[in-house]
Amino acid sequence: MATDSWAQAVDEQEAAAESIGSLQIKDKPEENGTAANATDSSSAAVKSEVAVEEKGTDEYDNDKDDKAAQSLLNKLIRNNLVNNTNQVEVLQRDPNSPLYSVKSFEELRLKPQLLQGVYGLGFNRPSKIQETALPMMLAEPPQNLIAQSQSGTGKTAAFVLAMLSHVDPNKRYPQCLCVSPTYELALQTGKVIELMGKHYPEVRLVYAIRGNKLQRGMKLEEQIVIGTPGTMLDWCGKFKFIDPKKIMVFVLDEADVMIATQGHQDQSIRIQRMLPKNCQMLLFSATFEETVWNFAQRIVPEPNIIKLKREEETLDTIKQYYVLCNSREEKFQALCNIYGAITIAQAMIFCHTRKTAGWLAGELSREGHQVALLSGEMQVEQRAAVIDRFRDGKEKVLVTTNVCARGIDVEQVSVVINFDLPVDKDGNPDNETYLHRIGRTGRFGKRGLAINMVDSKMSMNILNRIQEHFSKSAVTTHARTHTHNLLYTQTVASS
Ligand SMILES: Nc1ncnc2c1ncn2[C@@H]1O[C@H](COP(=O)(O)OP(=O)(O)OP(=O)(O)O)[C@@H](O)[C@H]1O
Repeated sequence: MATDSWAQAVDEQEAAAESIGSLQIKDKPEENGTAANATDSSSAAVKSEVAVEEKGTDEYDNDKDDKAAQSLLNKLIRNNLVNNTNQVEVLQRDPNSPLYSVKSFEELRLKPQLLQGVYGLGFNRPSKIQETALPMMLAEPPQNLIAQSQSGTGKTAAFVLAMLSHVDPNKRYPQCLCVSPTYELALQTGKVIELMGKHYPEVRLVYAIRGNKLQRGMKLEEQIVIGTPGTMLDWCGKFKFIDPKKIMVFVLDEADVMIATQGHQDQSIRIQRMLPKNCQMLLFSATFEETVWNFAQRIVPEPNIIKLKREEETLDTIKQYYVLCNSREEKFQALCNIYGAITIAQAMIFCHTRKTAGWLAGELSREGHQVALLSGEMQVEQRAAVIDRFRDGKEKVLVTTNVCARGIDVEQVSVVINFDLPVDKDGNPDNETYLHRIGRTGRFGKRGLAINMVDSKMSMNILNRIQEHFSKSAVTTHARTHTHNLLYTQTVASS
């Protein structure tokens, strides 16, 4: 986009922009359906997670490291499969055995009650990962599996279906264990088991989570146990509520989140050691970093491996500009000048600290703009409600910190504004976060626009270094930018 046409678009939009009367900052969103659905116990737990967050940080949002919260947010707001065009890569333990993949749930010869459950959830056909993973998981003899694909591609539904298919409802003892990294994630997965098994009431589920106290000496009769590693280990070892030797399927969900918590790895490995040799081991993860891989290999002997590669994030379709200003106030003024243009579609504005995000949202709203605010001091459910409203187009502009930079899919965003450029704790450019922020726009080949606000020599320097990084790394990472017209200067503040 040439400077002139962009500036013209700004002018036109400014002129056309209606003055918006109802101004709200959504720091205390009303509970919508999603949030209201959460159980009391889960909201209590969410609160405790927030308390930990507050201890760790005052101003800065460290949430990009909080994988469990991110994963939970995604689960709370997502009601669809993530659109995916990628190929499934399969590494088979026995390369000579034929590789099955199914295009329908009927082909899996599921029990009628389960098929009813699957269709009841609105699943018409298996997702990409399910096409390959389900036949492997349901094969006889059972095969071990490590599966990796991005969040929202149907992993949970796949292993839930496998567990429900494998249990013998006539046997009244635990046969499947599923370990989740946190209390809240265990509840979410449990909900999927309950929904999918709705027409199969003979199969019962119990939650091995803190607060669920059982009488000493009792033996569980439920066939499926879902829980967190610590409680699960206690129930198998110390309290013997579960006889681990009778377990046929062991699922480790969200392995990448799991290993982010110290101690969870050890607990999981200790549970795994109590299980019979022929127990089927299934491990799922959204990423496949080295640490996850090392963990996976310790837990899952002789695995089949399925990977669904994420589309390489590229900045090819995104126009990037910068706006020169002298102060924060000038940046704000510049933002107001272009506000009409950015609200043609939906925009996300990134700030470095919660304080700036709060200030900016307040100022924008005082100027008559309707914006939503999302930052890390909010409870997970509140954040989910804000994102939900934004995704539904109820708000056009979302002011946020890094809490939103990763992991959360809001497809329709076409403008990203870096009110503050992303830097790490030492003040160096955070290239990865830049890529993730900008990557929100221009998805699926759609054109996007990114505007970087520069207010000092220091921030200009940061921007130059980011530009340098992406120009250089283009050769090796394919995270390319338009080097020829990257970062066009447009001084809007003084106009
Ligand atoms: N075959 C299917 N057809 C339609 N929708 C599906 C199908 N499988 C799963 N879904 C839905 O897609 C969404 C994502 O699925 P699921 O939670 O299983 O993904 P996931 O890969 O486990 O994600 P995460 O890594 O966040 O746990 C859910 O809302 C789920 O109900």
